[in-house]
Amino acid sequence: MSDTNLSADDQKRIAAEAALAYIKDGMKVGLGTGSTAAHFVIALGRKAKDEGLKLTCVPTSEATDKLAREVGLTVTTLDDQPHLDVTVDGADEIGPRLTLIKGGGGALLREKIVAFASSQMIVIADESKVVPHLGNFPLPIEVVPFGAQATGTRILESGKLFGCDGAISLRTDEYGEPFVTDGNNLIYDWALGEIPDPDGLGEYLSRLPGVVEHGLFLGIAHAALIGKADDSVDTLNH
Ligand SMILES: O=C(CO)[C@H](O)[C@H](O)COP(=O)(O)O
Repeated sequence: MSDTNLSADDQKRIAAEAALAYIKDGMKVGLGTGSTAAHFVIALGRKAKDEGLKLTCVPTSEATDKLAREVGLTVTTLDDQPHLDVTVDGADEIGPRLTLIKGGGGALLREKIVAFASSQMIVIADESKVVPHLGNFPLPIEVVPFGAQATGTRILESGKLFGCDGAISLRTDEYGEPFVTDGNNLIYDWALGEIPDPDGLGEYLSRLPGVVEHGLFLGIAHAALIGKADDSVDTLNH
């Protein structure tokens, strides 16, 4: 038995480094958001430089855009490159069959658009993110500011249809002000505990006026690389 006991951050780092195996010269790469994705961006910048790779990258947030430029990656937009080879991103929860909750960092809208534009989405995470069912992490839901209270009420009502019960709270920033996304929207975090029917709930939320996007990523990820405390990386497939 290994006596290595990596911290969560080191687990994120080894998962991110393992994802470099998916990157080949000439690829168009979607870059996720969050601390795990940041490890990947840094490792990718190093690899591109060391190996002289020509990569074109599409970041999923202003923060990732800044980091990618700092490490010397070539950055563009999805309008310039509408089809990407692979996106590498973190997750807040990884449930059965690679179902995900994302959006803890507030970038779920761009993350979902970029993942959808990619032939493959590879999730990278520390082992705490793997869960038997989704919902313990509060589900982020991005809403337009207009009528946000009313949209919140509609969200709560939808929960009753899908066996979900829990409080929603408007996300705030470090100053106690409403958190504003890169798309100038707001985020509700919905504490559910368990989501018995993620597909049903996700489809319903997508149809609610005022909801821009929700953090359920279903049928989108192709593989997940999980960094573990014993310094190994597990690959999860469907
Ligand atoms: O969805 C996300 C940002 O919107 C992140 O991928 C998610 O919150 C995981 O973050 P971290 O890698 O910092 O644990």
